Amino acid sequence: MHIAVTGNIGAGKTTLTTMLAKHYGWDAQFEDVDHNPYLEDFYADMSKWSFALQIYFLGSRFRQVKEIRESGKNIIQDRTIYEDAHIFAENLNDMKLLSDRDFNNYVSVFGLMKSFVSAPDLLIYLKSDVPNLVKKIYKRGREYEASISIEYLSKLNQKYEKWISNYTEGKLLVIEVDDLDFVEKPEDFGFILEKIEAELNGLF
Ligand SMILES: Nc1ncnc2c1ncn2[C@@H]1O[C@H](COP(=O)(O)OP(=O)(O)O)[C@@H](O)[C@H]1O
Ligand SMILES: Nc1ncnc2c1ncn2[C@H]1C[C@H](O)[C@@H](COP(=O)(O)O)O1
Repeated sequence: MHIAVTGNIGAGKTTLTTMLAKHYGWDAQFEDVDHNPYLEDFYADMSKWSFALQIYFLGSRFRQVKEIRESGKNIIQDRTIYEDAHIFAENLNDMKLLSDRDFNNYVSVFGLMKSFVSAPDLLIYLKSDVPNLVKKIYKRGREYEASISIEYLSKLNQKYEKWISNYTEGKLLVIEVDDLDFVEKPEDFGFILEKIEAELNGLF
């Protein structure tokens, strides 16, 4: 079984992925953040590094897709390849931080990869508003993310809403996380587990 957790920067994907993997004994796949050779440079100069970063994330995410297909294990994945293309790359192009020429090149490579990608059995969308995202990004404290603007997060949130409202590839569970503290409150984590189990009824 393949479950994926999706959502904007700071929504709680890594935290929830870690907790679910531990709870169910699933293998977890995380984003390539700490050893990412472009991320810090990207936040310092988005226009200069956007194409290199997108190609890097695309390659790293495709490697995960391949592993999921080949492993036969129950896997929970922190963010999907769809988000790189439909949220981040598209938004950078909208904001003129990724040129049309580079974006078209990217879309053509993504199009080839997409035929090898299977949708997760369940996509869990962590929905959060911008002020709460800002608080959690601050709480996490990655220095290079201090430059993330409200405008950037808002535009990403708009892209997420549009993408999720058109998502038909598989089962979808939307969780509004702003009033939940699944880190400190076991009852909030329990609420999420109940929702997941209701969606996966029969697959467990
Ligand atoms: N529901 C929540 N309640 C309280 N703190 C949270 C919640 N979700 C995430 N956090 C905290 O917010 C920060 C960002 O979460 P993280 O899982 O890294 O987000 P993401 O992977 O979506 O970017 C972390 O410090 C985490 O402990
Ligand atoms: N495709 C991407 N383009 C730009 N930035 C990206 C992409 N995928 C992830 N990121 C960034 C956003 C955060 O700064 C880190 C980690 O993501 P997170 O949502 O905090 O797990 O990478």
